[in-house]
Amino acid sequence: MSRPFILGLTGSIGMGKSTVAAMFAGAGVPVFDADAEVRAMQGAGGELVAAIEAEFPGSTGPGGVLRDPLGAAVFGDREALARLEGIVHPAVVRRREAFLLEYAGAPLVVFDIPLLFEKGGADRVDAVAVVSAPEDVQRARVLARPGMTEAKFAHILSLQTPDAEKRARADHLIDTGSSLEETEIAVERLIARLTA
Ligand SMILES: CC(C)(COP(=O)(O)OP(=O)(O)OC[C@H]1O[C@@H](n2cnc3c(N)ncnc32)[C@H](O)[C@@H]1O)[C@@H](O)C(=O)NCCC(=O)NCCS
Ligand SMILES: Nc1ncnc2c1ncn2[C@@H]1O[C@H](COP(=O)(O)OP(=O)(O)OP(=O)(O)O)[C@@H](O)[C@H]1O
Repeated sequence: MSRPFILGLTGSIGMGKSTVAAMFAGAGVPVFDADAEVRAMQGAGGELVAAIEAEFPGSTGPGGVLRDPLGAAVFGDREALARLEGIVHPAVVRRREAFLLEYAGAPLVVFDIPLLFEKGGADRVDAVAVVSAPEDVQRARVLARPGMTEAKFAHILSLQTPDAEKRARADHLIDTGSSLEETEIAVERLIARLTA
């Protein structure tokens, strides 16, 4: 049976990956959103809440995982982050397999995976598109977010494969440094190429 072409979509913090993923979805391409899956599984009644509470006591409440305290506990402690990933990542893989079964007949699907290079997922997709923008644009976007600090930004960057390396390893580059309209046109062109 034929299967969809799997495009992995990734990019560092603030590069515009979520915005670009929404453009693919708007064009009718099924998008697997790894972050959204994680949030759902960590939210109220989510399947990962009990395991996370057991590993990080006090890190959950009635609404599920308390993201800020858990983030504070793991961003800055690689060993703790690895323990959290050990709980979260296998569940994401299961969800992704289910998604592929659901959209088995589509010509193209997108895996929106922030940590595609970091966690070795690049081998499980047919091509990788990297969303990127100049460093100053990235910095301005990220620091404009509520609760973000220079120190937190620097630390998250240190956990992520550098943008230059991502771009070097990309099969396709999607630039978000200029207007949304230009990015949208680039996305449409890429869809046309991949489904031709
Ligand atoms: C610790 C948690 C609860 C903090 O949530 P919070 O809403 O505060 O932050 P958010 O998830 O938006 O992440 C902020 C930034 O850190 C990056 N980031 C998140 N997890 C990781 C990680 N394991 N390694 C490197 N960078 C990471 C994200 O890509 C993003 O750029 C959450 O990040 C989490 O559960 N992370 C571990 C699971 C994971 O690896 N998720 C990534 C998608 S599969
Ligand atoms: N050409 C463009 N393409 C994409 N986003 C743009 C563009 N111009 C401006 N933006 C803005 O930049 C921001 C990018 O945020 P977005 O949440 O998409 O980034 P992200 O890479 O998914 O971040 P994170 O990894 O932190 O979740 C949005 O507010 C978006 O409107």
